Amino acid sequence: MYALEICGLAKTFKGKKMRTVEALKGLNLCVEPGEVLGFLGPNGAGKSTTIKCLMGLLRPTRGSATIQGRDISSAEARRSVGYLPENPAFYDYLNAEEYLLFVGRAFGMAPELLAQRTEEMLKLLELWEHRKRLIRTYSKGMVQRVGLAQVLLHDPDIYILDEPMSGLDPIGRALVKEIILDLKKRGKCVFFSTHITDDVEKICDRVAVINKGQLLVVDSVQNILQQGTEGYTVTVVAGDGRREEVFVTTDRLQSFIRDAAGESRSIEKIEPRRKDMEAFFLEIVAR
Ligand SMILES: Nc1ncnc2c1ncn2[C@@H]1O[C@H](COP(=O)(O)OP(=O)(O)OP(=O)(O)O)[C@@H](O)[C@H]1O
Repeated sequence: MYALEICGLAKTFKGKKMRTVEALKGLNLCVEPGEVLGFLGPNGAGKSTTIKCLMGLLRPTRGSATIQGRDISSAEARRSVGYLPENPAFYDYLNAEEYLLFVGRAFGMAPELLAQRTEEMLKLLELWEHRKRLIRTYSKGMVQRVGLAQVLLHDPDIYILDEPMSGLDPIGRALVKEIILDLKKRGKCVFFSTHITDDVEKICDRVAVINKGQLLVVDSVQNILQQGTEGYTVTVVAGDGRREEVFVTTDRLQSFIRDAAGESRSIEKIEPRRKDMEAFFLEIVAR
């Protein structure tokens, strides 16, 4: 059973003067348990619209989605999801601790477990010292950390995160990557939107590229990076000990190795030279 299954999801907005915007044009996507899937797309591609439809904040024009086989609108399905909105805004007259307690109670967590998890999450997200301060005095990055803490609090199986690294400094970003990798290790499913290709390359199993409301590619990160092999950087050592780095295209590699052996030059290292995720993303969107 899929952790998350999206079937034919479409959303058309009616703007001023009856102008219509087709934000999503029939999206189909499945995410496995234990998988980290990056939902990658440029500004205005339809990432937030997809996530808002999944979370019931927007009513899709067509299509449906299920969480562990249950319709996403059901209470059961919602209980197994942790959701981080883009630009989270909380009850800012509460402090971080009060807010987490409020969220935990809404999920029906037992008081002892809730107190323990609240402390753990505040410490994990480095908010413990600031827990008694009103959220409205927090910086943007701190608010984002409260958002992440409330996502993790009830230890759901599925995480739907709208740009989880947004507004965070490099330390915060590294922490979020670590948290996502830890979730994966624990068999959780993480679906997160981003327009940062490096995040996808570092932490995702698969990537789904969306542009203008349509999925362009869904593939494993490993496949994409392997397909992008342009050739090899070969380190060759000559008889007199001189070292040289030579770029060799894939089709010439075998003959290069043969020739080097014939000329008594030894090969020290062969490293693939690859296009990175950013090059792939720019190419696919431009196409
Ligand atoms: N409430 C709305 N009314 C009209 N058009 C909308 C509305 N919300 C989104 N759109 C349009 O739908 C399209 C998709 O927007 P969406 O916010 O889903 O993109 P996104 O991929 O999340 O972008 P970003 O990376 O900038 O957050 C855009 O053309 C946007 O202008």
